Amino acid sequence: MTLAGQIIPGEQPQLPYLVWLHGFLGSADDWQATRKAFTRWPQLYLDLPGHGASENVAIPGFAEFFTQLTHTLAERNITRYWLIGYSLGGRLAMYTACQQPAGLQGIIIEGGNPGLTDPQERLLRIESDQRWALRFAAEPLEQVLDAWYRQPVFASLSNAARQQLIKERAGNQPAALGSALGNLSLGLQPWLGDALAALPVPFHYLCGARDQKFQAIARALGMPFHLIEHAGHNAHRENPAAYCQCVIDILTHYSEEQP
Ligand SMILES: C=C(O[C@H]1C=C[C@H](C(=O)CCC(=O)O)[C@@H](C(=O)O)[C@@H]1O)C(=O)O
Repeated sequence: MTLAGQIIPGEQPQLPYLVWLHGFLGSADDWQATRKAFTRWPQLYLDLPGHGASENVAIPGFAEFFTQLTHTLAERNITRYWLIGYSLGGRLAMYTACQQPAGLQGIIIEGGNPGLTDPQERLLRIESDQRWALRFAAEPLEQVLDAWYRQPVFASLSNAARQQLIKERAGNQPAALGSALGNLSLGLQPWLGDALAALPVPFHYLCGARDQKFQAIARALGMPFHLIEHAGHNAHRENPAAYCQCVIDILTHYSEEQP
């Protein structure tokens, strides 16, 4: 099966495609505030399995996602591309990059977790994600969403921002969310840190200045990262202008190198 998505032709079609991967609970529409900044490039905004127009696409695990993405790009004749992912989308982009697919030009990751190395930590995370998956499947969705966005990683959210997210996320299919969270649990994700360090393509990491957890993860990776000021975990949502400028600077650097 392939993934649903929205194509936006670029002013410079010879440039590589920008393939955007949203986070858990999101959809291709999450990038509305940033789309207009990237009109130079051809773009593909995907709905991840279990989300948006891909809500009925099964997601047994990471390898199956890689197959779905590969088939989706081939179906749309996308042969040169960047992957730009937020959170869950960042994890999937990093996993994909570590398979070293043909045509990948680079990855830009916003608050994605490269994985866990400690077996006990992995087990605890699997159990935690399974509890969340059961809650998404069994409890009133808005109630679970409220609890979800009260987790420490979202501490920068105001009450109004949290309520707006709950409103926007309330259209998701609870069972599909539970499946995606359970089958793509961080505890099931391979540790990607070593493979990421050896990537043959550019790898840039972005982090909200108020996202202490993922700044620590970026530092532990031992790699330079770009801070997005006045933003928490969801940096592209909380400071779209700074996020866009950072990503454009990264892409332009490599575009200028192109013959
Ligand atoms: C709560 C933690 O992990 C979750 C937080 C972020 C990821 C995500 O995609 C959330 C997007 C959003 O709700 O805006 C999610 C994931 O990668 O699947 C994580 O499970 C945490 O403290 O690490």
